[in-house]
Amino acid sequence: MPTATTDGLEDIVATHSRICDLDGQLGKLTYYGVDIHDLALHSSFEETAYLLWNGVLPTRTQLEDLRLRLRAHRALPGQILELMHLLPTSTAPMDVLRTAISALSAFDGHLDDTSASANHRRAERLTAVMPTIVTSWEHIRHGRAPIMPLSDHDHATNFLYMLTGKMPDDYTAHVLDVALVLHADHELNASTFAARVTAATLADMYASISSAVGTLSGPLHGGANEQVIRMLLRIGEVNNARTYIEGALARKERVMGFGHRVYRTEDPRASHLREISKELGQRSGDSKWFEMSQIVERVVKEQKGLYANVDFYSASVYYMMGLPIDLDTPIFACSRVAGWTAHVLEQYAHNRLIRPRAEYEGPKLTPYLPLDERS
Ligand SMILES: CC(=O)SCCNC(=O)CCNC(=O)[C@H](O)C(C)(C)COP(=O)(O)OP(=O)(O)OC[C@H]1O[C@@H](n2cnc3c(N)ncnc32)[C@H](O)[C@@H]1OP(=O)(O)O
Ligand SMILES: O=C([O-])CC(=O)C(=O)O
Repeated sequence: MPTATTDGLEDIVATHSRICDLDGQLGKLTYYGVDIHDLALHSSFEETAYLLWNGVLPTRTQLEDLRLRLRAHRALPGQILELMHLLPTSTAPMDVLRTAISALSAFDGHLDDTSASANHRRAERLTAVMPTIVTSWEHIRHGRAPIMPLSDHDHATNFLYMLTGKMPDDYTAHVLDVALVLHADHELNASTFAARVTAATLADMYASISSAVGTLSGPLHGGANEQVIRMLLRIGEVNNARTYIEGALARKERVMGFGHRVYRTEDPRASHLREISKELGQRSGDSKWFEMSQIVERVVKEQKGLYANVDFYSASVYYMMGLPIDLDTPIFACSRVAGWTAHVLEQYAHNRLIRPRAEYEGPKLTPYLPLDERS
């Protein structure tokens, strides 16, 4: 029988994992033992994804092979594009992403092959194709033809090219690459847990990643980045920031981009994104969004003791890069898919159904009244 409950499963250790080590007191984060700071400074999204899927950093040849495989799987089946054309143009990009990933299972062709190597290939293919879904939707919803993926160039450059039709400058592509590295995994966060719960029923990779995308979309999780920039836009001017946030806190509103279930100190990823936000402001000659973010951060820290999470500074970074606001969370998904799929592979390799208990708080045994005797 159930023994104890913890709302939101706080601090409950629900599984074993070798992938991501997270120390919320010290603000330390590693993927297979490699520090997130080293990955942010020296790695690339492709290399980080390799690490998450294989448990070790790749050799030069292994990395080049992975890059080639990812490039080869960027294109979407024509039928998925047709399906996307049928959706109302008002459909939220995260809903389109979830729908397209779900539909991709129909084009797998070998769903009966549940071997580890087949699932590893699915992990790579889903990661390769998700930017194509997101950027194609941006064009389709505006009545334009999607831009076909590049057959060369890295993941971040290709994403920006497919979004804009132009080759990004090196710095912009580098910023997106770092952001993708920083978002790639985070232990048993809500969407990864959802993916693992789905995988633990032995549902397939597409079902698991569809669950994860749906879970990431909520504003208490990945959806917070979009809400952060909407808040900054409402604040409008640096001088309004303090009054706006004090008012929001007085009304007991949550300030998006702050707080975390695990961190009790600076999120190590936020440090990098803060620096990038500052640099983007300096480069553009308009530091307004960075300065506003700094004031928001200061007030929330002073009054609530809460730290910025990964969603806070990514919001101003993506905005200054000119990315459409409602693509913020899909971009998060395009990165986190590396972690989700790594966790799904790990779940399949050591599987047991995930099925906790609930402490019953409903009515005691109640007689069944026939319909015409009920008032
Ligand atoms: C990638 C990610 O998912 S990172 C998180 C992204 N989400 C956000 O940024 C949304 C804003 N943040 C939050 O809602 C929360 O901090 C969460 C959901 C991330 C974590 O929440 P929990 O660990 O469940 O903390 P919980 O919701 O119990 O809050 C504890 C207290 O802190 C307060 N609090 C937590 N976060 C915030 C916030 N962002 N703004 C204001 N108050 C907050 C709560 O109101 C609560 O106060 P109370 O005890 O006076 O009622
Ligand atoms: O870990 C969590 O609870 C939220 C998350 O996904 C992250 O911070 O990247």
